[in-house]
Amino acid sequence: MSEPKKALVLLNMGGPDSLEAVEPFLCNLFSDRDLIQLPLGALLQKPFARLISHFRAKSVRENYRRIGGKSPLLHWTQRQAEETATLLGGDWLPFVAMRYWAPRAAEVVQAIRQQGIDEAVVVSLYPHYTGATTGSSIKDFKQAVAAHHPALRCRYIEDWHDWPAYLDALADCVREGLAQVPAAQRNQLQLLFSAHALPQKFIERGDPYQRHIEQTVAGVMARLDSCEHQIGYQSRSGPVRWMAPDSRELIRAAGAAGRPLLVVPVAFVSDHIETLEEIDGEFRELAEACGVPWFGRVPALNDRPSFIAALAALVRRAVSAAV
Ligand SMILES: C=CC1=C(C)c2cc3[nH]c(cc4nc(cc5[nH]c(cc1n2)c(C)c5CCC(=O)O)C(CCC(=O)O)=C4C)c(C)c3C=C
Ligand SMILES: [Fe+2]
Ligand SMILES: [Fe+2]
Repeated sequence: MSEPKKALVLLNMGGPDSLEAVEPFLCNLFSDRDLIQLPLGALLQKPFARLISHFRAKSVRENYRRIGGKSPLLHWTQRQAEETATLLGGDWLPFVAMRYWAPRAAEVVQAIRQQGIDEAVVVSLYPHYTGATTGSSIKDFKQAVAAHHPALRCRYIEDWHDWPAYLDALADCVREGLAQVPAAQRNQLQLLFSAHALPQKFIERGDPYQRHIEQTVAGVMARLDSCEHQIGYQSRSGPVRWMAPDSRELIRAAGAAGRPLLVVPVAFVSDHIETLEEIDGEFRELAEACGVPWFGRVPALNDRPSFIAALAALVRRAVSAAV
């Protein structure tokens, strides 16, 4: 007799699937008080979110226009889900639930119920824990389960920043990037691990995000031949104190020192606007303008086989730990 079907659910942020979707996507994002607490309290969060997204949409649309008019996040997350489910075997069905754009958790949980599935492993695709990303996504998914399929038994995987197979896959990406560095630049090279910034108050309240990033970087560096490296934080987006150092400051410093730079996106497991537009576009332009002699970026994990194997092993471990 075959095993009952199980759902593999990957959680991610989501991104606009057209230029028209940018403003409503931003509005969903700014409405989330786990990500950002707009002034004037919970009651006015939504109207304030509408206002901010309206004004921010113009510049954000330009960024998405430069990477082809939409976010590639759904494409990569779906591939990750499908390929991981294939590795896990025939009784697993892949699902993707996004926090701020389609497919949203409510419709995904309803689809799981309609397939007659009552067991799921739910993986946050943010390896480094903060309430702003993983915390918010899991809360959203749990609410959808309570509303639409309360009998669904879920196991949640919410922190895997030091999972050895993930570190192996990320080290593979860095090796691939290192192979692109011209020989003449190699001994002066600096690796810049660039993670998404958080407002400093998330760290002060105890979110382990920064410690997780530092542990991931240490794990990757332990797998590589020695090379000078730094950690910077990118994508600040509002008038609060953000984690430091800012990746842009480190690029300027590399320019001043005449050092070539290879950027490693960390905290993102797929290409999205911050790899394709911010690093490949804005950071490269900044590096050229401030005299960095060579600038490159390491590929994102996307559907790299070693990363898919790492995800599958993570799910298997969760299932066997629960038996
Ligand atoms: C580890 C990943 C991420 C963290 C941490 C994170 C925190 C964070 N983000 C904002 C504000 C914005 N994020 C936006 C887009 C966006 N952010 C992430 C990842 C993390 N965010 C992703 C994957 C995406 C989607 C990218 C895509 O390709 O579509 C945006 C919208 C884009 C923009 O305006 O530049 C905003 C705004 C805050 C405030 C925050 C920490 C509290
Ligand atoms: Fe973000
Ligand atoms: Fe961002």
